[in-house]
Amino acid sequence: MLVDQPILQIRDLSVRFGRAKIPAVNGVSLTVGAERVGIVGESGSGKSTLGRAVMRLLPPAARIEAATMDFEGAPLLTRSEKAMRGLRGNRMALIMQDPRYSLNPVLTVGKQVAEAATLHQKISRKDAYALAADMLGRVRIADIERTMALYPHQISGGMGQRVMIAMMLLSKPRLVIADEPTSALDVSVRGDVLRLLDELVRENASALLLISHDIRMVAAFCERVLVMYQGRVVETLTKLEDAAHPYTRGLIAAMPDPKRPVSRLQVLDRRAINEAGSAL
Ligand SMILES: Nc1ncnc2c1ncn2[C@@H]1O[C@H](COP(=O)(O)OP(=O)(O)OP(=O)(O)O)[C@@H](O)[C@H]1O
Repeated sequence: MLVDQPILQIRDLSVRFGRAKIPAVNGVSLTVGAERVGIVGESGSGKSTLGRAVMRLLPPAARIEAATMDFEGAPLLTRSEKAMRGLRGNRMALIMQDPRYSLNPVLTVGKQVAEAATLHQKISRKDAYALAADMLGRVRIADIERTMALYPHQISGGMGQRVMIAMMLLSKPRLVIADEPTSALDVSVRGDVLRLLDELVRENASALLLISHDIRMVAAFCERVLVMYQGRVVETLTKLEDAAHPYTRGLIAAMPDPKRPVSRLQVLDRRAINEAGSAL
């Protein structure tokens, strides 16, 4: 469901690295309101580049061009680096596969969540720690006091994602880009992290872009799924059964369905995909 003004509006976005002939992202258009949108595709299809282009977190060799790339109604591409720094981790947030790279390695978990609290409201150090403890409780961290004293390398990936989400409960981002947020986690905690992400975006009426190669997981979680192939969106789906493009069907067949045992792993038929692609 779209709100009146879209949170993110992209028209004809292309990203090229150096002198590469084929753009990594090639003419992508996307409008996102307060909803969960999945972006799927095989490795190298341009999913992460798309997410990073929105955050303006690509290396200098990347050339980003777009007819429109607006966040909350204002263009992103013309903003200064300083303005972008003000947006990141604040109005827009990125969750990556290994949260330990996003957290500051020299600060304890407690200190960084408390620091996040002081960034968004004027409160004493003591109150910031109390608020940090509250937020860690909300993301269902069991042993809060002990966890607050640990450094990022001492916590598990699942706990790291919870800590990231706790910080976002404080900053209330309007746009959350989650790039393979559960692929490095134990199967047992994947569902928990997705549920917390869902709570976070619902509570703040934010937009979520969930990037993953796991089309089944994304389709189960998101209202809409964009399928990327060689930098382009080849299909947008609201349910997997509607998949018409052979590439999408290949992706579905390549992901084991937990409800149905697979006897043989399907291989993507490149020729059929390319023929369908040129007919688009
Ligand atoms: N920093 C970079 N410099 C040069 N080329 C890059 C860079 N980052 C990505 N690319 C290229 O852009 C294309 C898209 O890569 P991208 O990482 O966005 O794909 P992806 O779908 O996210 O893949 P994965 O699932 O493996 O993360 C690839 O061809 C990749 O080699």
